[in-house]
Amino acid sequence: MSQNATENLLQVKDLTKIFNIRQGLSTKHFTAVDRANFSIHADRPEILTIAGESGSGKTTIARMILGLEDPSAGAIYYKGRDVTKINKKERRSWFMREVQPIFQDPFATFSPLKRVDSYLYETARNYRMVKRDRVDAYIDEALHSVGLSLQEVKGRYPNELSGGQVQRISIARALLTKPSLLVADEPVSMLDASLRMSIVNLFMRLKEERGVSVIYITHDLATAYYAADRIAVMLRGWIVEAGPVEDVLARPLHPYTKILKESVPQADPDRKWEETATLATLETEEYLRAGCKFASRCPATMDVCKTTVPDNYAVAGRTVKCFLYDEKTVGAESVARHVQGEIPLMPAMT
Ligand SMILES: Nc1ncnc2c1ncn2[C@@H]1O[C@H](COP(=O)(O)OP(=O)(O)OP(=O)(O)O)[C@@H](O)[C@H]1O
Repeated sequence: MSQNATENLLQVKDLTKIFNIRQGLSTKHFTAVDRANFSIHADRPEILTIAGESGSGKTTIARMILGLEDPSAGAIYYKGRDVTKINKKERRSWFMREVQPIFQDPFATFSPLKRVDSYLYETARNYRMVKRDRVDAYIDEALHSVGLSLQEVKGRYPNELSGGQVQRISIARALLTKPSLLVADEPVSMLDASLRMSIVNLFMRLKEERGVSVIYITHDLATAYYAADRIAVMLRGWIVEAGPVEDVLARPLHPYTKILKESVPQADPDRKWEETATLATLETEEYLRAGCKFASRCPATMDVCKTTVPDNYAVAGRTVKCFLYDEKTVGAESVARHVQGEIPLMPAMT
């Protein structure tokens, strides 16, 4: 999923986060994100989904991109510059304009005691986006692009608006700085199913009409399939499968992606993966496991998986971190048959 740094809007290179967790007198090192690699091309705005069950490292990646968490290793290039190394002033005056966050809980973004429009005026003023006499029109334009208007919003407090409206206002506020990238961490998970599509449709429109790329972190595979161009599936800090969303979700190759897909009933997009019996709750144990982190849950485990970490193998237009796609381990014929789906990984599911 990576290209040359100068061609990229964003390139995440071997990005790693190790948390040190004190336990009594000793300290455990816990790798929440392990050498993540992906990029977004500068000339092709896109929606890139990062998916995976709870605790797989999605939020930690988002926080590192936004500068809210320092990486332990690796680099984040934005427009060719490693933004893990820029100073605070540049971060505020340049990077924070260009890359805007959208958070999960729209009501946590705004104080219940402040009128929501005051946030919009504050952002427009702080970033000096337009002259004073143009501010109202500028804010109104941003609100129009999310299906609202200043007239509807002015003077209102968050509790006078619906969750969907408040999330739209937080997106309008992000648009005020004219960003090229939105990092949206579970932006629809607190909204009613009926409102989710309106937010993902909005992301698609922003991509088409304004050329804004979106990193869309979600549990909701249905909206990811509908809206995203590419997907990176995470498991315990690893990206285990990454590629075009219609390839990866229509015909997943990694056993973990298969289980994720099968565990979300099509008719009920509200149901989350972690509610299914097939997914482990032994989060920390899996993080610290030698070999493949999915080995204990995988229906296709081989001996090598228990001792050795698989590489990322390029097959069928994507990368898959699984020995089933390593010719040296299983042979070229077996790889080809797995890619073709001739060898069912999980007979009951295929
Ligand atoms: N500050 C921290 N200190 C220690 N461990 C942390 C810290 N932040 C996150 N973690 C751990 O890192 C792992 C990845 O967490 P993260 O929030 O990135 O996952 P996630 O995929 O976003 O999960 P969710 O979907 O539930 O938000 C988890 O095991 C979490 O407990």
